[in-house]
Amino acid sequence: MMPEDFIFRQLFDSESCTYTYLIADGASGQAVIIDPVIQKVDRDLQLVADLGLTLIYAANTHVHADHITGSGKMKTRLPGLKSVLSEASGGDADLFLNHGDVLNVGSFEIEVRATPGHTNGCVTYVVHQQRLALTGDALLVRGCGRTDFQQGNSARLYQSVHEQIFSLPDDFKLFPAHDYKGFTVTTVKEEKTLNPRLSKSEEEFVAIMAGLNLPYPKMIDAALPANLKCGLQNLPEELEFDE
Ligand SMILES: N[C@@H](CCC(=O)N[C@@H](CSS)C(=O)NCC(=O)O)C(=O)O
Repeated sequence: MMPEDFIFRQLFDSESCTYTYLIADGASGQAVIIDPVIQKVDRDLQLVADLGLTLIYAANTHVHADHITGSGKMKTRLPGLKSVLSEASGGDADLFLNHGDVLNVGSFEIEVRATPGHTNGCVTYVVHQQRLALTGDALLVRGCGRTDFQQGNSARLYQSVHEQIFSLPDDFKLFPAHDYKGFTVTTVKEEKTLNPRLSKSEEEFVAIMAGLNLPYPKMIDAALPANLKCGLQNLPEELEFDE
């Protein structure tokens, strides 16, 4: 694949501070959307249409607790679109992923790396050909996902990040699923050295995470049941849509 065939867009939902990624092979037109947000489906599908792409997968990095996925709503708009989630997530999907699996999108490959700890089912998507990875909530720029619910486990998160993300080459770009400070991207080298949590020892990391005391996400009670059903069922009334 020629570099100019690679299409990459980082999209933002300012309500939940979520990044959605559109990745496509311009030559074949095949595309995948990662971590779509239900309120942004119109925007995202308009972009897909504007770029003349065919969306084949709507994938999530994990079952989110702070927003409802757009995967289900997209599926009702695009027959043939497959929802994708890790098997360990325990949620519904058309295609289940496990560590080491590869998603083919046109002529490029997305490697699936299990990075549990924020949740049991978290995965990181690695595009070696483009020297980048989408880290979901496992690794945020200068931060990481919280570990105080959804089977969160700080030691497991530390090991996931060190073994599966920090083992990538230093120059690989890392794109998170959220940002609360205005960052968009980082690199393996930056986070290995500058991440205030993950650059520490495992013991120090576990202590830092135990002391975070973050308030629960405001959408958690609505988001979890809906996301376990791919954003197709258990929706709050204001987000229901025609199938
Ligand atoms: N205030 C937000 C939720 C913020 C939050 O808890 N974010 C999560 C990822 S979404 S479950 C997280 O892991 N944050 C880590 C951190 O250090 O902030 C809301 O109400 O939606």
